[in-house]
Amino acid sequence: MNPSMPPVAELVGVTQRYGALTALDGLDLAVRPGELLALLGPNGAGKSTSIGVLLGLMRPQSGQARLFGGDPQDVVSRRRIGVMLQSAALPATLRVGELLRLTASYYPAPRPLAESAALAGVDDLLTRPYGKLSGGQQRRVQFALALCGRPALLFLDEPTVGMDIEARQKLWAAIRSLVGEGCAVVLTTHYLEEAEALAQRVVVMGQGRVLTEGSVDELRGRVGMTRIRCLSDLDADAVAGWTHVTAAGREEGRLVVTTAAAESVLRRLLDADTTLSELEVRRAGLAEAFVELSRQDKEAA
Ligand SMILES: Nc1ncnc2c1ncn2[C@@H]1O[C@H](COP(=O)(O)OP(=O)(O)OP(=O)(O)O)[C@@H](O)[C@H]1O
Repeated sequence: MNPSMPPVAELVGVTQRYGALTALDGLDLAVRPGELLALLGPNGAGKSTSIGVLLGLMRPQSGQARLFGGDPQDVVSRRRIGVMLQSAALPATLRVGELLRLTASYYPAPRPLAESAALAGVDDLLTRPYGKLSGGQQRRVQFALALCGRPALLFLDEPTVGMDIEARQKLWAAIRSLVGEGCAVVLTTHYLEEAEALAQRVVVMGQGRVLTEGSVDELRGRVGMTRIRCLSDLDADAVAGWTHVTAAGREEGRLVVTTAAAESVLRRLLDADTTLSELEVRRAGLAEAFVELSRQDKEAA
């Protein structure tokens, strides 16, 4: 990734409304060449709408969208992208191999079919009709179709929904290998471990705006959260109400507390339960940071 190079895709001050609802609110977003950018945010934050505008599926009502410096609806730009949206209407009777050949034919320098199939893990599905595949298999085929044109930019809108853990990890490996080839990727996901595993940069959206952005480490650091885990009979709901406690709950019988003031919360925990044991204290992950950032946004709204 080279931050000094012009973005491969860009939204500048884009506002998009559906009737009275503002889905994008003066949004600025830039995707740099070769980077994996994860777009995070709660349902309705505007992630899919952003992708739709970048793809030229809708014209920005105000502001500008650029794909490779040009108009997203320009066919030359579109031949450099691969797309996997949340829903795909593909002909059910076509076989996977036929779908791949057809899609690859739209691109100037596609990958060989066997290479696309291997990357997406669909080698054993090539002769099967698309409509007869399971949901997870169909997602893998959609991924193969997205990468078969050797795109310089790949849009993946919640790509691993409906996949089992093994399929998800294989897809992650394939995404890493594409990024290794220099392909930029825009990924939306609700699986925070997915962003944590893949993203060089994370943009957190809320109500059509960018709430915050940075690397996974920067976001974690920005909210400075600590996760305390221990064996204790204290009531998690009561602990959740303590000062400085962001969240408290139970996981596998353990009390788990997230806080930005670890020392004072730890002191209070140890005072409140003298039998507390098996204490673990660690820096919070992206999930806790994300919860905290969303909470701050709600409070500010
Ligand atoms: N075609 C549409 N017509 C009317 N409202 C829409 C349409 N598409 C999206 N919206 C609304 O715009 C807002 C942003 O939706 P969008 O799908 O971009 O969010 P998202 O962040 O992708 O959400 P999710 O995580 O649920 O996929 C939401 O309030 C949604 O209800």
